[in-house]
Amino acid sequence: MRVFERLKAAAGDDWRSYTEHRFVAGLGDGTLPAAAFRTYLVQDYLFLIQFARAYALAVFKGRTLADMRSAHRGVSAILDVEMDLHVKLCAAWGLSPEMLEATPEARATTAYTRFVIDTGLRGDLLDLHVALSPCVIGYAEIARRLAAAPAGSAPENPYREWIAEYAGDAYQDVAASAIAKLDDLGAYSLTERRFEGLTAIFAQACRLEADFWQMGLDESR
Ligand SMILES: Cc1ncc(CN)c(N)n1
Repeated sequence: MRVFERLKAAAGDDWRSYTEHRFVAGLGDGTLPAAAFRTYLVQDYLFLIQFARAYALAVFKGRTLADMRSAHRGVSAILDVEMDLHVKLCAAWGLSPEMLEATPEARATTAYTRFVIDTGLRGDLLDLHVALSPCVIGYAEIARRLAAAPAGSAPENPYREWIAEYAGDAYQDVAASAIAKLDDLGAYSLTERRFEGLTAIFAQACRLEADFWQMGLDESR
């Protein structure tokens, strides 16, 4: 079984609480309150800045040039592609870059991003890629599922662009590379004894993703 599938199976309920969160259901059927989505968009901009720093650690921790180059592509996918699309989406929702940058981080944003950075600083490249993976791969899986349902691409769904962005080929390719990277690193340094510790990292990142959705709902009330 692929390393990512093993981690998902081991994290069980934490994976489901993240990928099947009420916020996600609201994106899928278009019933998510607009204020919750705006809160989420602003915090996600701040999240992506910190997440790029976390990904950049993978360049530093690379064992080989191939590791460093693939991590560099990951950083570029965030800074040059995902953030660009994000700023365009924010503009369509009336959120300017000035407003995004002037907003302080919510606790959920700080907690999640600093957990990933700390995991990368303390551990090795496999620890770091495991901590990054619920974010990178989880959104690809969520968006694929939402896009496959008629409500996910219905013209009246205000979140169809968000869904299409993450269900699109460019993001799906980024997620496929992240899955392959886990297999590559796993073949080199994953032992049965180590798997428990990696599952703890993965499950904590899933819980922090669920908290991030919840922050969108709670802080927009
Ligand atoms: C919180 C969060 N998690 C994941 C992603 C997808 N890279 C994101 N943009 N924001």
